[in-house]
Amino acid sequence: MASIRAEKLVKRYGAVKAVHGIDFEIADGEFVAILGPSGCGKSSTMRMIAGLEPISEGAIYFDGKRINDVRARDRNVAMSFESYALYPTISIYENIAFPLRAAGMDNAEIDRRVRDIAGKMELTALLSQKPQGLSSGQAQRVGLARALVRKPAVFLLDEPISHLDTRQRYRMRRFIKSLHQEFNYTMIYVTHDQEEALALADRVMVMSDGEIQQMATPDEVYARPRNAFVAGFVGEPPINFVDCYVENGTGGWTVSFEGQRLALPERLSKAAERIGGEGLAAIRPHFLSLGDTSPLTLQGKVFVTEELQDQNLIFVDVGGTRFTLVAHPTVTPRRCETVTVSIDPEHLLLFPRSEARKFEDLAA
Ligand SMILES: Nc1ncnc2c1ncn2[C@@H]1O[C@H](COP(=O)(O)OP(=O)(O)OP(=O)(O)O)[C@@H](O)[C@H]1O
Repeated sequence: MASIRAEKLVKRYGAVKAVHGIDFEIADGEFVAILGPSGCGKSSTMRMIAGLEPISEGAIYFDGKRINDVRARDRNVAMSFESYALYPTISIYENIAFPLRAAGMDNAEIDRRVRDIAGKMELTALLSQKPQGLSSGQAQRVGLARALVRKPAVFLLDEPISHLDTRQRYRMRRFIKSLHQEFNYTMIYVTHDQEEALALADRVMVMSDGEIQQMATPDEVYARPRNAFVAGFVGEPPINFVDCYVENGTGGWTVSFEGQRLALPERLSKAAERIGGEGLAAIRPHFLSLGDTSPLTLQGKVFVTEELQDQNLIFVDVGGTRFTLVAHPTVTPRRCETVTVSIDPEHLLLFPRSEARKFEDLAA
């Protein structure tokens, strides 16, 4: 396994700047997900680590050793893609053994390693079969087994399960997570699916527009997003944003929106100081509830509900701003019913209004 460090990493394709001089460190054995919308530079970053794309500027280090000029095949990096090109004419066993034979390993060691990884990937019963007839999930597991059998220093996965159906995706997620827990590979997982990133990774690198917006644990990016983009991109259903005004009164900082004013908790006084004026308040749908249960309440009208068996999504119009609430399945207000929405002030977030404009196009 290896640690990875990137320093002022830039990727250009002619006039297109895909990665804008990013810095990051990944510890030996860490599982990092690179998360962001299409075109944000995730794959370019991964391909530079793998050696599949030249680095335009900056440097990448494995265990402190600069690898800019090390050829892809000498980096000991395994990569798994969405498509898993298996060799159709040879058995699953030989497909998995392929990289070991290419490296000239002796037969006994090959056999030991192939059977070991096949056991872990629940492929033992399939070893003598040819790839034809495998389900897409099985084929993906063979692809992963073949990538992992040579014990890479770094394991890169680029949207490896996005093409699978929901059930297979959950299954593969479990496999990937247990592989990491068992072998402690240094793993980088590229995805545009925030749920996948948060479920799998030790830390998530959220990118947009060729820049790292935040690199932190799943809990941190969810609860303490560094900016409005991270707040809006992470979390399902998406966070609620509302224009607000932040000011310092006699009793301390307050925030007002939709005709309501709230004394801000101490936790937000630094953000309030930074914003001082027009801001953007944000609150996750899980921290809104129906009824009068908090010092900050809004009156609104229900315009639609979605009943999802384990939870209900309630959409409320408050003076033209639409809020999403997540409620218990027994909470079923009628359409057009006037309701009181309570906001848990402990979970309120504040951002500068300028961030709304900056990230508008990306969030669309
Ligand atoms: N080979 C290339 N030639 C020219 N431009 C490219 C090339 N590869 C990527 N780009 C551009 O670089 C930017 C970043 O692309 P990249 O594939 O790294 O993003 P991504 O976040 O992985 O997107 P996706 O999720 O759609 O794969 C995009 O604007 C893309 O069009």
